[in-house]
Order: sequence, then structure tokens, then C-alpha cells
Amino acid sequence: MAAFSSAHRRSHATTPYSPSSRPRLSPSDGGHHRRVALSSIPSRLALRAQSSSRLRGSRCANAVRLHEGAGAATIIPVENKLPLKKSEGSLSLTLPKVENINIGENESTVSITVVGASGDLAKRKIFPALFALFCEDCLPKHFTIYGYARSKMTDAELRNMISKSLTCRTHKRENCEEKMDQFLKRCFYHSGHYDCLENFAELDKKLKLHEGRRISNRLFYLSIPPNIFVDAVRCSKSSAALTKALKQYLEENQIFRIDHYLGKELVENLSVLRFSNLIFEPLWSRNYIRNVQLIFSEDFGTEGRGGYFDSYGIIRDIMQNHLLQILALFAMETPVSLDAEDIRNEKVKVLRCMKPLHLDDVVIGQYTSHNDRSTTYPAYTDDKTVPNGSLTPTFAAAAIFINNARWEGVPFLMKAGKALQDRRAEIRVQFRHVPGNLYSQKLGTDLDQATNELVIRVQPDEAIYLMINNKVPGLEMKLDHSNLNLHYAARYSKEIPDAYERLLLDAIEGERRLFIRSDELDAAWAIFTPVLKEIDEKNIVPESYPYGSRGPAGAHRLAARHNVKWGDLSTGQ
Ligand SMILES: NC(=O)C1=CN([C@@H]2O[C@H](COP(=O)(O)OP(=O)(O)OC[C@H]3O[C@@H](n4cnc5c(N)ncnc54)[C@H](OP(=O)(O)O)[C@@H]3O)[C@@H](O)[C@H]2O)C=CC1
Ligand SMILES: O=C1O[C@H](COP(=O)(O)O)[C@@H](O)[C@H](O)[C@H]1O
Repeated sequence: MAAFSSAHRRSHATTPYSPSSRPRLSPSDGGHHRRVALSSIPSRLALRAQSSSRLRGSRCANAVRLHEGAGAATIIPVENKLPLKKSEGSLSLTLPKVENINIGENESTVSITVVGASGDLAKRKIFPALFALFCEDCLPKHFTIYGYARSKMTDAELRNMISKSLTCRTHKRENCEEKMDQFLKRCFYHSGHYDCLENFAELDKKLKLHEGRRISNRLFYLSIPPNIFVDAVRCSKSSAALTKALKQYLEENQIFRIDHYLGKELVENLSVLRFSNLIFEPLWSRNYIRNVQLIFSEDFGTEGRGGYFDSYGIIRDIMQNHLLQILALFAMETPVSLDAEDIRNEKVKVLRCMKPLHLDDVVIGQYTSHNDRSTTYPAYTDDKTVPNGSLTPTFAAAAIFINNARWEGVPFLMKAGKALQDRRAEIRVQFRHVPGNLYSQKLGTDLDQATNELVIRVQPDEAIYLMINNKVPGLEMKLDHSNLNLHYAARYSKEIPDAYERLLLDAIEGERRLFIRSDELDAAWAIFTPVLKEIDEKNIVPESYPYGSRGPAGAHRLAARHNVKWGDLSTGQ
């Protein structure tokens, strides 16, 4: 595994990507021939128009406009897992060149290929998300979906497999069957190896048949394990190496690095909350914020997915990607505009201000079995897919500090764990005490309990609430803590779209605001690589915690060292 030293970090993360620093490729300068992949995205010009239409809120009812076929778009799962702990696998995915097939027809088409179509993510998330987009009229008039994997399957078998996981939006149930039929008729399957040029060339031929003489836009969703991915670009070591290798085949603007947490409604709402409400932005700094907590927990263990999980562990699986991305959005400076590059420039800057983590800043845990009256819950190492004696952490807590004028000294505490008491993902912002508080005597002895806390509950049961102090009605002066609560289910009847729907639609439209740029990824790894390396090299034994508990005691000690109490535990909310 390649390690990022801080020197490495500096050299990788100094130059924010800027569109103008890239060589321009246009259909007329032969750009197609130089772009190696089976897919294409709209040009930057079309992209800007789409971004602004999106911000005006015109999603969707066929609002997707694909004017110009060019280049390639590939979605890759960087949300986790690289650099790999172990290098494994021997397959590679090589994308063949396609000839320029933009022949100037007015109509455009989009072809979406789900590579790894036989897998878990494709079945559970990607095909259902595409179906939801279809139901919402978010896919263009002409589109084709291809599943690609090694498994042998006919089109009918693929359709049968997909149909089992499709569900209808609550408010569009009427024509559901009909819609499913229409959608499934647009789905096809091609079996092939991930490293076989010929197999991809066959797929290319089939796609061309569907695309006809229309302007083609192609999107590849690489829903395959990262080890295949790494080999795919003839590299088996690190994220930076992967980026370098990918760039032999694709330009930065053809790669959509996905972290599905960025597609979650409440994560999208974070910037709206902060930048469009006068009351929050002035408080958003060390002057008023005592600490920030990013909490992820699942009430189930690896349950059969341990083979996959064991190579990575919870830090790579959840923290380095999902929680860190949320943190970057939370802590970044105000971007120049809502354009993708402006936002990503700010995210890179704040990531680069974060101090790389060391063992002292981190606690790791692993769940053990637990019996309650009727059920026995297995230990992580009871999972048959987990190697005996595995030291892989299923829980981690970390304290991150941001060395800049806005955040110096504010602890950003993260914790993430599997097999805990409940399932939740939330951001908790604990504000400072009121100086010279007139009511301090009425607020009880634990003044921390009485500070304001803003909670952004990403899931489940999405909500944003602010804990305030108020007077209990009556003649006496008794104080209470209450929530001002924006509870989504109560406020909005519309179902919240799945994160993958938003991200797939964005990728189809060429909108990259919610995707991760390569320098962002470098900066993110630079924070976690030293500690991951230390944990591996020193064979650090994780602290045990029982399945279904609140996690290891070490997480409380870590928080206490920074004068923090975990908000989810102290309020029980
Ligand atoms: N599942 C999830 O909930 C999430 C997954 N991800 C990421 O998405 C990607 C896909 O995940 P998931 O669907 O769970 O993965 P799977 O393990 O289900 O793999 C997907 C497909 O890839 C092929 N494959 C699997 N292992 C190998 C191998 N060793 N060599 C060659 N081909 C292989 C198989 O297809 P075939 O044999 O037919 O070729 C398989 O159906 C991964 O990168 C994962 O980290 C991210 C977030 C959540
Ligand atoms: O990326 C991953 O995310 C899921 C949790 O996603 P959610 O949207 O259901 O909260 C996690 O279970 C998985 O281990 C991880 O790879």
C-alpha cells in the first residue's frame, strides 16, 4: 500500500483543478479520438446551461438536455476502500477507443452501462435508481441501459433480476406496471470480461445499434469491486496511482467519482442551510461553535459481506469518504459560486488544512457477540466470510482539527460503527455557552446540557432541529430545553429520492458538483493514510464492544480528552 507522506500530500494537493488548465477538446479538434472510453458527456457549454437550469429547480419531466455528444463519462466508486489494504484480484477493465459518431443529428441519446450488473449494488441501488429517474421523466427520450458483467445472462434474465428490486414512487403508483414494462424493455445485457477489449468492442457495436444516428452520450457506472478497478488501470497500490493510471484513458472531466453520501438530501441541504440563512453563517466558526460531531451507526453487522469489508475496515468504508466529505462541505469557506469547480476548490482547501491523523487521535473497536433473552447476535469474527482472528475495525472514532482561522481549536469528532444500538447518520453542532448567562442558575449544574445544539439528521427520518432553552409556561420561572424542528416527513409529503438517483441524474447531465475531484481525493487520503498505516503496521488490537451496544468506552475517553460529550448519547435523541 502506498503511503502519503505529508510531503507527498503537498505535492499532490496543491493545484486545484481548473477547467482552463486542461487542454480543450472539442468535437472539431478531434477530441473524440483522444478520449478513450465508451461513453460521453455534454460539453462544458451545455453543462453550464444544465447546471443553471438545475438550480432554477427544473428537475425533471424530461428536463435532461443532452445536446452535444463528446468524450466519456465514467462513474467510479471512490466512496471507499482505496488505497487497498491488500492488493488482490487480477482482472482489468480496458476501455477501447470509439470513433467519433457524432454526425450532427439534432437528437441525442444516452447509453448507460452498469459494469458489474450482476452484483449487489447494481441490483439494490443502481437499477432501482435508474427506474425512479425514468418514472420521474428524468431520463431523456432516447436512452438505453446495458448491464455488463462476466456472469452469463440473457436480456430476459437481466430483466427478471432487475424487476425484483424495482419499486414505484408513492405518488406515481398508478401506472407502475406499465412503467416497469417500458423501462425493462430498454434494459439489455452483455456478458464479458472486465479486461477484454473484444468484449467491450462487442458491447460498443450493440450500443451503436441502439444509438443509431443520434448524438451519443455514454455513461459507465463501474459497480465492481475496487480491486478489479485498480487492476483495470494496471495499478494495484494506491488512490493516487489509480488516478494517474485512469488519466491515461480518461480526462478528469470524464470521471465521476461517486460518494453516495453526497447525494443524500440532507447533505445537499447543508450548504442551503448555511449560506441562505442569515442566522447561521455568522455563527459558523470557532467563535461560536464548541465542537462538531459526525456520527454514523448501523444496527447490523457485516452479515455475510465480511469478506468484502475485512479488506478495508470502517475507516475506509465510512470515515475517510462519507464522513469526511460531509465535514469538508460543513467547514469549507463560502465558494465563489455554486459551480462545481468553485465548490470543489473550497473543499480541497479545507481538507488541506486538516491535520493528518495519528494513533492518538483515533480509537478503533470490533464487535463481539451478544445474547439477549431470545437471540444471539454474532461477533464480527463469527461471520464465515471474515478470516479467523481478524483485527479489522468495525468501529472507529477520531478527532480532527482544522488549522485555519475559522476553525482552529475546534474539535471535529467523528465516529462510525457497525452492529451498534441504532441506525443513524447525523451532524451535531454544539455551540458555546452564553457568556454571563442571566439564567445560568436556572439551567442546572450541567451547563453543557443547556448550550444550543443544531442537529442535521441525515437518516433515518430526515430532520434539522435546533435545541434551544425556553421558559416552561406558568407563573414560576422554570426553564426547559426544546427543539425547533424541521421534520421532513411532517413538512413534505414528497418521498425523498435515493442518493443514487440524484447522482446518476447529475452524471447524465454532466453536473459534477457532487462528485469528487482527484485533488480532493488526494487531500482526503493524506488525512487518513498515516493512521491507517500505523494501525496496520503495529497490528493494533481493536477494543471490543458487544453487538447492539453504544460502542467501545474508548470513544468516550477520546471525546472527554477534547472536552466533548457525544450528543447522540447525552440527549438520547
Ligand atoms: N453494495 C453496496 O451497498 C455498496 C457498494 N459500493 C461499491 O460499489 C462497488 C460494487 O459493489 P457490490 O455490488 O457490492 O460488489 P459485488 O461484490 O457484488 O461485485 C459486483 C460484480 O463484480 C463482479 N466481481 C465480483 N468480484 C469479482 C472479482 N474478484 N473479479 C472479477 N469480478 C468480480 C461480479 O460480477 P460477475 O462475476 O458477473 O462478473 C459481481 O456481481 C464496489 O466498489 C463497492 O465498494 C459502495 C457503496 C455501497
Ligand atoms: O458505502 C457504504 O455505505 C453503506 C451505508 O450506506 P447507507 O446509504 O445505507 O447509509 C454501508 O453499509 C457500507 O458498508 C458502505 O460500504
